[in-house]
Amino acid sequence: MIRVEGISKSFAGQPVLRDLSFDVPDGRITALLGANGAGKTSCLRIVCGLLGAERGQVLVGGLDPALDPQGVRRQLGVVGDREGLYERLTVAEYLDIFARMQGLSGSQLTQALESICEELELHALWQRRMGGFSQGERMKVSLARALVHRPQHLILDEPTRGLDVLAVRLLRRTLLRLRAAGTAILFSSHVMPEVAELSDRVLVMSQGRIVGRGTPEELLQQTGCNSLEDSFVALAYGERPPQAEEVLV
Ligand SMILES: Nc1ncnc2c1ncn2[C@@H]1O[C@H](COP(=O)(O)OP(=O)(O)OP(=O)(O)O)[C@@H](O)[C@H]1O
Repeated sequence: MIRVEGISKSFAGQPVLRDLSFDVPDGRITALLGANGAGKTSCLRIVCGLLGAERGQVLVGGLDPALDPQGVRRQLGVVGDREGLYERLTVAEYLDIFARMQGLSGSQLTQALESICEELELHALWQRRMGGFSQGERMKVSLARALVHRPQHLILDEPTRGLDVLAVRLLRRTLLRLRAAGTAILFSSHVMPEVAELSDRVLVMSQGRIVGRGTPEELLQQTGCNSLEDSFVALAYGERPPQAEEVLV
């Protein structure tokens, strides 16, 4: 489980995250839903230990990334907003390096590479250098890097950005399989249908605050809206949904 307790962060005196608290339970997919600039990436970077918070605490499987970054890295997979692929390496070379950095060696390493290649359908890419890879191919490799050490927690920052239908389907299948295996999954998005379809729980974020939380159905009930998009607008911007008598037919 990931626990975020009262984190705040400013850039150049401008508050970006204001007293955020939430849990990401094991075996559930939690979406961080927010408009551009709401603070999603900053929040995820703090959870991963890439950015420090001014106040509050993060615990990933009981470990604080600020105090035990190595311990957290072992049980966390991250698909970030920047891919960080090395264009001159083949997929096999690249994943081998990351798996070794996570402490895998010998038969464990071989097995981890074989299963990730299988699960993410990487056979055709395995011996290719990554320069010139399409967006979908790059996402597959990023996901493979995040998962090669079988982390208990997975964080994805806008994972479907720029992907075609098949790549989104592969990602969705992978997340559902990981959820069934008990992984705690947190992803950020501003794509409503994707959030409605994939997530067990939604955290609605606006201007650095959590302004709504619950299952997609609970958010509809709380706001009296018919769609997640209307619920999001109601929670984030205080706009009430149109009343029945106002809807033109
Ligand atoms: N390193 C930084 N220095 C200064 N300001 C920053 C920095 N990182 C983020 N910000 C600002 O913090 C605010 C929140 O940015 P963040 O990237 O966390 O939002 P987001 O919800 O992920 O947005 P998007 O959906 O557009 O990616 C923005 O106003 C952004 O300009």
